[in-house]
Amino acid sequence: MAAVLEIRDLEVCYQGVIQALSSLSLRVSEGSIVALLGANGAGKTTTLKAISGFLPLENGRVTRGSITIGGEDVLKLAPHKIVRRGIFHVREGRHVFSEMTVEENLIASTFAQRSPRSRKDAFDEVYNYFPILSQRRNQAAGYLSGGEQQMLAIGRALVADPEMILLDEPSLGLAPLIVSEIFEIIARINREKRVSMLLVEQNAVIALKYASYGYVIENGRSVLEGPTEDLANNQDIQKFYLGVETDEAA
Ligand SMILES: Nc1ncnc2c1ncn2[C@@H]1O[C@H](COP(=O)(O)OP(=O)(O)OP(=O)(O)O)[C@@H](O)[C@H]1O
Repeated sequence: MAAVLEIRDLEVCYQGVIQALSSLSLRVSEGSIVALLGANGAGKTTTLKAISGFLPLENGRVTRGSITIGGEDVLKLAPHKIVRRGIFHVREGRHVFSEMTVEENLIASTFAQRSPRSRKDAFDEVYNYFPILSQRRNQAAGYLSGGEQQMLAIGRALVADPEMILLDEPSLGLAPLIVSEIFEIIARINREKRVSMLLVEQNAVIALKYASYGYVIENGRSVLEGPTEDLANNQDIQKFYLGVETDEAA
């Protein structure tokens, strides 16, 4: 399957000295969900920021390697151009505009739309995936529950009609039932709209359930990769990420 995204040998430094990625390579093929697993500080969020062009906002820089989207080198592109190339970054912590209503939050994403859809069609699609947002459309986003804010953050991505969504910790701080509900919708979006996903998750059980392929990142490089069925059976993954007592660990 053709690659939507390909990262080769990526090195990233913050403030010219802090090396966050040392040699990271990964690939997301069309229509797939790919998970990035790894301990705190491994470099997962940095990887997403490198793709979406956000690094310079934090005094970070790609110092080596390449990132291509659909074969095109995007390393020098500004974030708004990367969004227009079909890559939408749903950042950790949800980042909705809390003073604005749900619908105003959706309007704020229309600048990034790739296809000439009417606002109504775009918003109807969001409300079809997340009916609760339709009921809350005139409420300030700051008053939504954590799960509803996460839905809104993903809804804002949908308005842009992306080819790929970068999802940073969508389960963070949410109750298990809501996490399952949100992931079922993520899976539907992936299946029905063929939107690829690059998913950063601390919740490895969920990530391995919904992704088809995964990478484990340690100290800024990928140390293990494979289909998620294989990763779920790997003893190290079971021990460190799934909390399973393996024979070796017992
Ligand atoms: N804005 C920044 N300025 C300086 N160093 C940073 C910055 N952001 C991240 N780092 C450093 O880069 C490394 C990778 O961080 P990153 O946030 O990418 O890891 P992560 O795997 O996403 O971890 P977490 O799960 O805790 O979010 C860490 O050592 C971190 O301290």
